[in-house]
Amino acid sequence: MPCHTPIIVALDFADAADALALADQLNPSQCRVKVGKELFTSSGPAVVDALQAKGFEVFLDLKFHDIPNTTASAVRAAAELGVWMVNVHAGGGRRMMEACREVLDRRSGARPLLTAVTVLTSMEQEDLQEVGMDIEPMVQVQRLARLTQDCGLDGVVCSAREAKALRSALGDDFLLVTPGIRPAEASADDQKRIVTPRQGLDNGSSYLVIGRPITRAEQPAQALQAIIASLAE
Ligand SMILES: O=c1ccn([C@@H]2O[C@H](COP(=O)(O)O)[C@@H](O)[C@H]2O)c(=O)[nH]1
Repeated sequence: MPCHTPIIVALDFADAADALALADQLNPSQCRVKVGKELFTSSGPAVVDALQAKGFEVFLDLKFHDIPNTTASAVRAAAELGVWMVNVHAGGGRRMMEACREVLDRRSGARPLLTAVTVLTSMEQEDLQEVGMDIEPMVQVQRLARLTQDCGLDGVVCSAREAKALRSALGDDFLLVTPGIRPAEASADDQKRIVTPRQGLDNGSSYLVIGRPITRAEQPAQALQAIIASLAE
């Protein structure tokens, strides 16, 4: 059954058993799921297969960032897993992103959506400065999003704080995948550029990536329902 909400639940767990137990409390018509570095490193492609067998569309969030040949080969391997979305770091540059898009263009069957991370939602201006980037997150995100669109990718990962500006600059067809989503009363944890689910949608986000506010809730299914309800308020 296709998913009817923009929510992607980040399954950041140490092993497949915990991730699959959480997934069993969710309904694939109400959310997609995200497999990131921790879960994929511990459990590998088998956990992706298991989630897909349960009916979930899977965002493989490994944020590839390497030379063009290596990154494109990794994207091809992700496509072979049948995932719904895969991503790279836009900071890998034009030749890297174009190589990834080309490897997917050459595929005959279904291909995953390909997105690029702009500036991590855990970073603010001081963090950028410390790594030699004397620039506001918003400006750097806009720069990398324009480059990503120019390279023919499907969209970017950014904060929903930047979504309004990106939506008006880059149009309605470009995907804005936004982590750093926090219901009003929730802890920010290590996130810096946070936005509520409803505000994210109002700003033009295509997908809301939400982890701990759902997965660490006492009742994850209820937490998801409350967020879905908040989108309609
Ligand atoms: O800029 C980014 C890119 C990816 N993420 C990932 O999203 C989830 C967010 O989880 P929360 O528990 O809701 O904070 C997590 O898997 C990150 O790796 C991101 O947060 N920011």
